[in-house]
Amino acid sequence: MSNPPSASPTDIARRGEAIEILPGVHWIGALDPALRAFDIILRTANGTTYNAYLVRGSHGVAVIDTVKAEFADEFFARLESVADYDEIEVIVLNHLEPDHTGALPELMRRAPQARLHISSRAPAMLKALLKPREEDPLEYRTADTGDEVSLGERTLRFLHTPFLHWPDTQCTYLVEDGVLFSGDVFGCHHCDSRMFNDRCADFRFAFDYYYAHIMRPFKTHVMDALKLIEPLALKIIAPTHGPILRDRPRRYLTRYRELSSASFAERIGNEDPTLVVFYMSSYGNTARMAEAVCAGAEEAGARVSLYDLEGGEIQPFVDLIETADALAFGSPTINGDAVKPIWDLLSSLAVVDLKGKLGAAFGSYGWTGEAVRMIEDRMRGLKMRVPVAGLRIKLIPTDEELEECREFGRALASAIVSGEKGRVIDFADLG
Ligand SMILES: Cc1cc2nc3c(=O)[nH]c(=O)nc-3n(C[C@H](O)[C@H](O)[C@H](O)COP(=O)(O)O)c2cc1C
Repeated sequence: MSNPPSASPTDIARRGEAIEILPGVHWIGALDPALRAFDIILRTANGTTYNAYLVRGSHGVAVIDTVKAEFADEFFARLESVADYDEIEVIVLNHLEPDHTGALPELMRRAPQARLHISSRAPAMLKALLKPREEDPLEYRTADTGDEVSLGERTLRFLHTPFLHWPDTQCTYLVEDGVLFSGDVFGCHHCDSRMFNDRCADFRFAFDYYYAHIMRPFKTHVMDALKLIEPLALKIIAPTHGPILRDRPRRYLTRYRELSSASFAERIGNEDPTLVVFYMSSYGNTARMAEAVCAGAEEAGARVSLYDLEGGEIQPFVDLIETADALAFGSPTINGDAVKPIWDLLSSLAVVDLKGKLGAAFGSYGWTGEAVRMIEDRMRGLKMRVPVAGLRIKLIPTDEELEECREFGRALASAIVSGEKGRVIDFADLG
């Protein structure tokens, strides 16, 4: 069934009908224009979409992804406008996040003959999601890069693109039509019922914002995925959130490459080991320690940057951290704790890949001195390595104690130079 030629996508989306992308390929997702915070952490000024797709071939119909549970009625209405349930042979889940699998149990009930196709990393997660009874085990097929499913004259080919942004992520390529169903990759939270990138409002900021919060921690995996995607003949990228990218889709690959490639250090051609030291200090004691730490690290060959957190915004420091080899945080102990700007910075690092970074903590204290240990614990919690034991100095540092600080800096720099970098847990272990 195709839509009447006179109806614009806006009308169609509002009316709750499927939108034709190509003959036999439809958007059957849902619009969520009222949403203002996605997954608690992401803000969106104009909601989001949950994009699901239907592909018709001569040997059956494939449904690619579903929608958040609350939007199941909308999804099923759109699906029913272009296909019957008994035609569905294939259900592809590009990743198993609830906003794309909410309608899955009901879809499986309505189309019991359909075979699930998930990535090779997804089975454990699928079981955790659907909690099948022992007497009624789940049936599914797993896919790796290059595996295909034929729908007759149309072929779905899978690309293994783990960690973008869930461990089980894959993309699905409709070979003959050059359509990439990319899951959350190249997606954004932008609800626009005009649906196609050449018709929608300008959503570039939403695209970059989504990347910064969702894909940025996985830059290495983004680059691996781009190596698989870039050689494809691409006419349309159909992500699971936001506009369908049919006008010059390669621009979005280029943007991902720009955002994921060369670190700042690489761009300026700096190959020295880099240490960034952040501190706060009320009476200048931790500040004196910080300067001595930097002097020692420099002597040992590190390129050092020193910043007083009292004088800066968090975001540029987050960017700086991403390209540093080692970080040191200096905080006095105030009321049994490290000071708030240090915590603010440390709590902003979830968007950064901290793989391979070293961490160290130091600070002046009066009587209990908890701050240093607390910062070290936090860094270990972020999977950083802490190769040099934290340094605490009671009140005003003496000359001998400042020499200790220099030695601390030298030890930290030597740890970078000797390559004592490395993460305790690799993301791959979590899959
Ligand atoms: C309001 C206040 C609370 C403090 N609380 C603690 C504390 O809980 N434990 C501790 O060891 N020192 C505490 N101190 C002492 C400071 O850590 C100490 O003066 C330190 O040398 C300050 O270093 P700075 O000059 O780098 O800020 C406190 C100091 C102030 C002013």
